[in-house]
Amino acid sequence: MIEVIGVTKKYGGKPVVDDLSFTIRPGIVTGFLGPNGSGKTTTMRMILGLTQPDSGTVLVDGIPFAEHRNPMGALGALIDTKQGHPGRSAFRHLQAVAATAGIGTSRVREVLETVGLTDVADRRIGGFSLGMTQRLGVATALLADPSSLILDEPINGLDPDGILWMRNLVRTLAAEGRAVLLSSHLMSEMALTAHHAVVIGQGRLIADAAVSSLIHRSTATSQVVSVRTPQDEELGRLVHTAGGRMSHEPDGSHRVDGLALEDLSELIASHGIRLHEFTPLRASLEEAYTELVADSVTFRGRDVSALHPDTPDPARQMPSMK
Ligand SMILES: Nc1ncnc2c1ncn2[C@@H]1O[C@H](COP(=O)(O)OP(=O)(O)OP(=O)(O)O)[C@@H](O)[C@H]1O
Repeated sequence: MIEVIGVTKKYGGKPVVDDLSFTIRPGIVTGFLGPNGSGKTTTMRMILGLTQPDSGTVLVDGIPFAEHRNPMGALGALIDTKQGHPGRSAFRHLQAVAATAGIGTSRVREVLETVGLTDVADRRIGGFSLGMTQRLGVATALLADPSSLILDEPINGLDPDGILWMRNLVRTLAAEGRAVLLSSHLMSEMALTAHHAVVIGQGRLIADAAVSSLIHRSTATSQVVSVRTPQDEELGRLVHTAGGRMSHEPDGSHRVDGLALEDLSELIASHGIRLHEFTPLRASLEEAYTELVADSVTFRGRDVSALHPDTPDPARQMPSMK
């Protein structure tokens, strides 16, 4: 488990991470989302003790990372793709890192197998593609079988097969009980990979919630429903009178927006409209994310605690979809 507690980091007097708190829990993949320059890498570096916070604390399994007797067993990280001497083979590189932690050669072979680099283990890492380098970085992070993992943009440079592989790997690693923090710009991928999301903007926490709940809240405010009915003209009139809009879609369905889900279903039931389909359209995480970070300057003035877990009715205080 990783606990980030009230952490602030300033550069040139300007906070790039600002009183940030969140917890990475074991057993799930937590996505770390935020626009460029929002402070994700700086936060990850503070978790690893590579950057010192100006205030606040980071605990890895209850103590600062630097105080762990076996730091590689507590936390594995992929944060900088440049690693090792370019003239060394992948095997030799991993063996050198393993030796610093008293880890044997059999584990080196194991992690090479896990990341799919066994066949190229004797090749110079200087000739590796970005995707192979990412796999090597993951292998290095896994050497000591750590209880927590942080991976900064791990799917950068991976082809579609590699992305699928990485998704399955991180979910398996979490299912085995590890706390996994994963940053990525690809929201569609994050929606498939992460169970939970921590969203930051300008170094401050914007949301800390289950991915499904972020998407659901966004849908709840967007109120877009796909319907199919043989009584489309009648429904169109009713929707219009109630203040909503109904548009015809090329596939023969109709899209209704501008009415609350409950109001639309009451309207349909009370007028006996026959339905062949009624599908509230799920917003994607991409949409929910875009909405959340649309103007993180604006968020700085809002009561963002409304978006944190354990708050009674967060949906009410969500910003509305455009
Ligand atoms: N060592 C440093 N000295 C000065 N400013 C820095 C330093 N490291 C980071 N910054 C600044 O802090 C801000 C946050 O950067 P950071 O790399 O943490 O963001 P990020 O969310 O990881 O961005 P990206 O997604 O683009 O990698 C940026 O404005 C960056 O320029």
